[in-house]
This record gives sequence, structure tokens and C-alpha cells, in this order.
Amino acid sequence: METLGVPSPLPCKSFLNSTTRTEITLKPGVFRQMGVVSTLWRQKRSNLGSLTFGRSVSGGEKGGFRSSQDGSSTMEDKEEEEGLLLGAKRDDSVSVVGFHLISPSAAGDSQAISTLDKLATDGEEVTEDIEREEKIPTRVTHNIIFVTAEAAPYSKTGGLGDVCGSLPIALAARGHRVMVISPRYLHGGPSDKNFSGTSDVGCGIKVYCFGGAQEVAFFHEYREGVDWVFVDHPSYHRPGNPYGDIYGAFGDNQFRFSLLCHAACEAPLVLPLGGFTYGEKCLFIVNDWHAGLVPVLLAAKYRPYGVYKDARSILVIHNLAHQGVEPAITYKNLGLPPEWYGALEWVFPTWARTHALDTGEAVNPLKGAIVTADRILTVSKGYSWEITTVEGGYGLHELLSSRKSVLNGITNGVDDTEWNPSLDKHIPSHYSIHDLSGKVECKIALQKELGLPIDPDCPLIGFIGRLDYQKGIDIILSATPELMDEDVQFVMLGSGEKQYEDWMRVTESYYKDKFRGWVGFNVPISHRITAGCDILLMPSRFEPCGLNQLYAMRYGTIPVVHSTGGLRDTIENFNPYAQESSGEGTGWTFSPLSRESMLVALKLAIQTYREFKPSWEGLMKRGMERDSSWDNAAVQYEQVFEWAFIDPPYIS
Ligand SMILES: Nc1ncnc2c1ncn2[C@@H]1O[C@H](COP(=O)(O)OP(=O)(O)O[C@H]2O[C@H](CO)[C@@H](O)[C@H](O)[C@H]2O)[C@@H](O)[C@H]1O
Repeated sequence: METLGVPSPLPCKSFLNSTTRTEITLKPGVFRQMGVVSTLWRQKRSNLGSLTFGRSVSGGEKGGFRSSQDGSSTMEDKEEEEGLLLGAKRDDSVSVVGFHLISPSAAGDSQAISTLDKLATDGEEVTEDIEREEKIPTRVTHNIIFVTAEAAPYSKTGGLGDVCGSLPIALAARGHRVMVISPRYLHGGPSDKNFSGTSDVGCGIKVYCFGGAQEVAFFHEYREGVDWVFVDHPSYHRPGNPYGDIYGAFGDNQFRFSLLCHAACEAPLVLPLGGFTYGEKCLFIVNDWHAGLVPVLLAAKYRPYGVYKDARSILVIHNLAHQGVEPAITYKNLGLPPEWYGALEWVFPTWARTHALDTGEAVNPLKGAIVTADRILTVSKGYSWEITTVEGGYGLHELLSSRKSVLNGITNGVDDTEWNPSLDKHIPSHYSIHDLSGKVECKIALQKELGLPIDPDCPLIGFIGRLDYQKGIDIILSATPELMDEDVQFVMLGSGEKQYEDWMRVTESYYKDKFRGWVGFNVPISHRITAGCDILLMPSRFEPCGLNQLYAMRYGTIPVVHSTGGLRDTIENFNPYAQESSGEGTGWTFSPLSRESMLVALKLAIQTYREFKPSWEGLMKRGMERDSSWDNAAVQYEQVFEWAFIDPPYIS
């Protein structure tokens, strides 16, 4: 198949005018393209002695691609336009053992440039830093490709968007070269402006699936150290959200996300981002079923032809309940060799079949990823265990158990620039752990905005999330009449199943002074609810990680949660009898998931809020103090990257 080969440079116009070069001009530039170098900047200029300035070195080949040490390739004409840097590669004794070619730069790394300029003229300081450098352990950096159906702020319907909008930035900040690849959704509404900073790479390609050659283009924006790449195709341009519209899920989602996977496999080979492709030795981080075909394609379509032999893939499961299952007959559309059918084969149990002739045969891209990815991650440790059980495995528990040795859980982080009560642009008053006064102002403003009676002493309970089975809306629904007997206010923000949206509207009209139901998806309101409420309720049936409880704690809002998955991992149950500064807790966890146990936990929280103010303040402060940084999570991801590259590819 055409897309199998090492990419042809032909589709990319800029590759055509290669010229012979014998000299490369070295000039200070941006170091983003070679992650290892940006790490060096952060490590306070260690290794800077290795950079050579204002000189020319002999080198260069005649036109065409040339490989740099990490397997990525570059083009001569680009070099000519922008110049190149050499970054020295040193061994443990600081001897130079080779050079990296470093991409020239784009705007944005002016700090690095100025540091470099300064150091270039400051020999003494350089020498000193080289001496210091010996103490800094070398960190391995990777070329990382995130494949995802959503990435905030470009697209977001839930937590997947948050994670894929933040984790890549944290990894780039740690020196990795990171690309995020996702569809360029244009819904014909205000959200289209999210892509206004992107531009066409001018590198359209054809991918082969669904019975023909599908033409896709790539748009790109370099932001916060990350290459944000968007696959463009007419099937991503339609009203609704990334997955569906008012009539339900789009019928061609299998096509749309297969296209994403094919394009994502080509992108590292063909896109000359900043002058360099990512190359074959990269690490694919594939998120949920939408990206599930990537590891299968690597194994079935690329490696047999010698491509991506050194690449690795990690499947990150954010939600096992969604697997992208489609009838078996659609396998032929996926652009995979027929003999790989077994990797995606999925048979529904007899009870789940719809009629007597239904054989239950289907294809399951998430299953395909589970059996081909080099490693598997979930977004909390608790969930990584739950998915190996019958109750939490959604039919995949046996397969997942069989891969236990490469299955880990890493708890999601919080984007501190987006979710920070002392900076948040969506809330009316800022506050911090040192001065909580702004929180009550946020509460009053929220009551005003929602048209609820203004009463700073009335416990205000919030819920934010998709209105579906996972989030335990049915439990909220059954408990609301009893909850409304209390002197409380309750606000819910969410969209999803129509029956629950209707219920929210009806409940609001019934409890006018106590209940507000905001139907829809509204990020600014979600921030104001998180800041203005005293309690955040999360009775999730299962929760792979959960982000709202992390945001709530960051905002001094006390979570009351069902003890499951990531909620159990991140919330410590309040213990009023604990000795000072040990085990006092950060919220309430209840179990089993029932109306009764949820009400008990909520009433305890309400009582504590009313009668034990110092305890409440302690709860708030302990939550606000928690380290939920993405950097913390990124360090753990790096450990998994290391393991992925220690082992040979799982399917070679
Ligand atoms: N109506 C609305 N208006 C505005 N914002 C809204 C909203 N409804 C939800 N959101 C926002 O969407 C995000 C939801 O994130 P969650 O992690 O709680 O759930 P989700 O089930 O989508 O994610 C899945 O993936 C994530 C990421 O790994 C896991 O944490 C989680 O457990 C798993 O189910 C939050 O940022 C929330 O504020």
C-alpha cells in the first residue's frame, strides 16, 4: 500500500528545491525540535559549552533527506533558509561523542535565544556551568506523538480533551519533542476560532482505507513547546461536537477516526515541522478507542516493511466503556491486511446479540490496541486494577489481565494555568490558600448569576459532568427530593441523555429557590461553579480518574464522591477524630453507590460545613495544598517510556 513506504517528500512542496550545500551556518535558534536541547536550557545551561557559534562546519549532502541521530530527517533547503545549530552529544565524562542537528527556530523561545546569546559571549560562565553539569543526571528524551480525538483548547467534550491539552505541554517542558495529532473539527460555530492560530502545513497526503485513497491535509500550530497538528478532512467539518450532534453519534465515526489513525502514522514521517520530521524512532501515545488502530497499523502495516521498527506505542485508557465496536464486515474498510483480523476480532456474548441470526461478530479497535501496544496505561492506579475485573473490564478484563505486566496507572494532573483560583479569568474574585476571602465572593456572585437567594452561609452543592450512566445521575435523581428538604442549594451543569436534561429542567421549576440545572457545555460556568460551591458531588458509577474532584480541591471546594477508581485514589475520607496533621482527609468518600450512602455522606459534609468551621477550613486547605501538578504525572510517564524502550517492540 502506498502509505507504507518511507514517505515520499513529493507532496511537500518545500522539499523540492534542494540544493547542494557544503556549509551549514550555525546560529542561535530555537531548540524545541530536539527535545534534548530544550532540557538543557532548563537545566540552567548545562552542556552549553557544546554549542558552536558563528562558525561554519563542513557537511551536508546533496539534496534530499538526511537523517539526524534520532532518525528524524531534514531538508537542505530549509537549512539554507534558516541555518542550523549543532548540539553536542556528550558521554558521562562530558566528552563530545557526536552532534545533533538542531532545528532553527520559530518564534517563542526567545528566552533560550537570549540565554544562548549571553552565554556565547560569556566564556567564564559557560565553563563554570560545565563543571556543575557533571552532577546533573542525563535524562533521555523522546519524540512523542499523542494521537487523540480531542485536545483542549482546540476541542473538548470532557476529560480526554483536558489531558491531551495539558500533558503534552508538561512533557515538552521536560525536554521531549512532542506532537499532538487530532482532527480539525469545524462545526460552523464560535468554536471554529479555536483553530485560528493554525496554518496549513502544505503537505497533503493520501491514506488508503475505506476502499480508496483519502486525501487529508495537515494544519499546525507551535504553542507552548508542542507541535499541535490537525488532520483536515471534510468529514470533520459539520455541526455538532467531535462525536455527534442532536441526532446522536455520527454514523461514520469509524471512518473519521480510522482516518485520524492512518494520518497519525504518516505524520512523523512526512511533516517537516520546523524543518525536521519526527522520524521513525518515536513513541506513540494513543488515547482511547479513537486512536486504537495506531499500534495495529504499526505492527501490521509498517513494521513488515521495515518502517517504525524502533518505535513504541503506549495505549492510554481514559474510559474503557467506549470501545468503537462496529460490525465485523467493516474490517475490510480499515486499511489493514486481512490476516490481521484476529487482532480486532470481537464476539459479543449471546445475551447481547440482537436477533437469532446475529453471530455477535464485530471489530473492536480498543481491543486491537490492547493486544498490540507495547504498554498500557490508565489514568489512575485504582482504575488499572478495576479494568482487570469482571465488573470493570467491560468484556476486556481477561485480555487486560493477560497484559498485567505492562499495565500501569498514573493519576491525571491539573493544568495550573487553567485551573488556579488566584489566576482564573472566568471567576469574579481571586483567592488562594493564604487568603480565602475571594471564595465567598465567588459564591455570592454565582448565587446572583443563577438567580438563587443570596446566602453565603447556605451550603452550595455543585455537580459538573456528562449526564450519563457513568456519572451516577440516576442516584442524584433519586436522592434530590430528600436533599431538597435540607437547607441547601444545588446546581448542576451538564449535557447528555435527554431524560436527565429534561429532569434537570423540571426539577429547577419545582425547587425554584434551591435547585438550578444548567443544560449545556460551558467552560466559564464550570469554573464559576467549581469556585463558588462549597461541595462538589461526584457519585460516579466508575471513574477512571476524574478531573472535577481535582479541580474542586484546588479551589477549596470539598468533594463528596463514590469510592471508585480515581476518586478513591485521590480523595481521602474526612476523619474528625484524627490526630492533628495526620489523616484528616480531603473530602468524603461513600460506598456502596446508593442513594442512602450518598445522602449520609452529603449530610455529614453539610453538618461539618455548618457546625465545624475550623474542620471545614482544614479540609479546604488540605485539598488546596495537594500536589496535582502535571509535572508530577509527567515524571511518572517518563518512567513508563523508559520501560517501553527497554523491552523490544511487543509485536515486531
Ligand atoms: N457541561 C459541561 N460544561 C463544561 N465543562 C464540562 C461539562 N461537562 C464536563 N465538563 C468538563 O469536562 C471535564 C470532564 O472530565 P472528567 O475527567 O471528570 O470526565 P470524563 O468522563 O469526560 O473523562 C474521562 O477521561 C478523563 C481523563 O483521563 C478521566 O479523568 C475520567 O475519569 C474519564 O471518565 C472537566 O474538565 C469538566 O469540567
